[in-house]
Amino acid sequence: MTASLEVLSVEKKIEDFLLGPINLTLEAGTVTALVGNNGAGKSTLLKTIMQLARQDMGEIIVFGSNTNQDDESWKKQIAYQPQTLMGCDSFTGNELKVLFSKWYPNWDDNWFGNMVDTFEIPMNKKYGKLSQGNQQKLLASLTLSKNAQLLILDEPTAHMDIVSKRKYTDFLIEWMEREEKTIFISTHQMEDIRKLADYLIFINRGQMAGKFEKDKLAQQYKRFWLAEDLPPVSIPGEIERKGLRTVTTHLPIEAEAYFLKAGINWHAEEYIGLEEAVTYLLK
Ligand SMILES: Nc1ncnc2c1ncn2[C@@H]1O[C@H](COP(=O)(O)OP(=O)(O)OP(=O)(O)O)[C@@H](O)[C@H]1O
Repeated sequence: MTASLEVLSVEKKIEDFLLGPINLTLEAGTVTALVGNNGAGKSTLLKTIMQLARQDMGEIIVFGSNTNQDDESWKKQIAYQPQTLMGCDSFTGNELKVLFSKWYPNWDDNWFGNMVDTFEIPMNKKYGKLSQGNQQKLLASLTLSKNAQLLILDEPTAHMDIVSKRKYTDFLIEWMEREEKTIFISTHQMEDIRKLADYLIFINRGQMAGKFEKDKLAQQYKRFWLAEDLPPVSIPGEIERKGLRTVTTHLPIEAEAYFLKAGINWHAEEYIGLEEAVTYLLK
């Protein structure tokens, strides 16, 4: 597989916040969700990838080009959606469309028209006067219509209503099916993760806290309901116990072996599912 993006030992200090060192690779044709609590460094990482904040250490490679150079043609291969669009408040949606379609050589006018019609965005209203949700929908339409190979999205559905979120996810799925596209999406929405992601990258206080295949993550944590009381010592991989007889582990095979050896019986066991696994990893 070819890499769309490589982040190699990247560090960035902003006042007392240190991001990194971050090492990650996004394979072409995959969707990776960037997950972390508020202030973990997700936006900072995405801005650093876009060179809106230049890293202090390390290298970022986009489709084989090092981003740390005067030639910024690598940016044409990325459609980046920040949380807010700065400096565009006085432009209407129609005016922004004209500007964006000139800047981006692969601009897809049909796709744009379809998105703004679906979202029912008032295109003659100035961007600054749109509701936050409509601003985000317009921004999403402008971003996807650039038709770039790599999509970098910073919490793209944070202000959207429930119906729009669903429509947007459908657009992303359709967009992924067109060619070998890659998506890196920072999100707090379980629905985005469940429906879109192949991989999850966790970030905690500026540090990478792990990369997981989504389908494997859902099968990694198991809860056991025991027929007798738990021992006072932790069992293998124990992450939580409730009462005296319910325990959750991230090492289910080792835990099972431990119970068998210790002669502890259990009457039920269950994988905890994706949402709870993500919550444990974010704690
Ligand atoms: N311009 C700045 N000046 C000072 N500190 C900053 C600046 N930008 C970000 N930070 C700090 O960097 C840290 C990471 O912020 P960042 O916005 O990257 O987090 P995040 O994971 O995107 O959070 P959220 O989920 O709340 O959007 C925070 O402690 C934040 O206060």
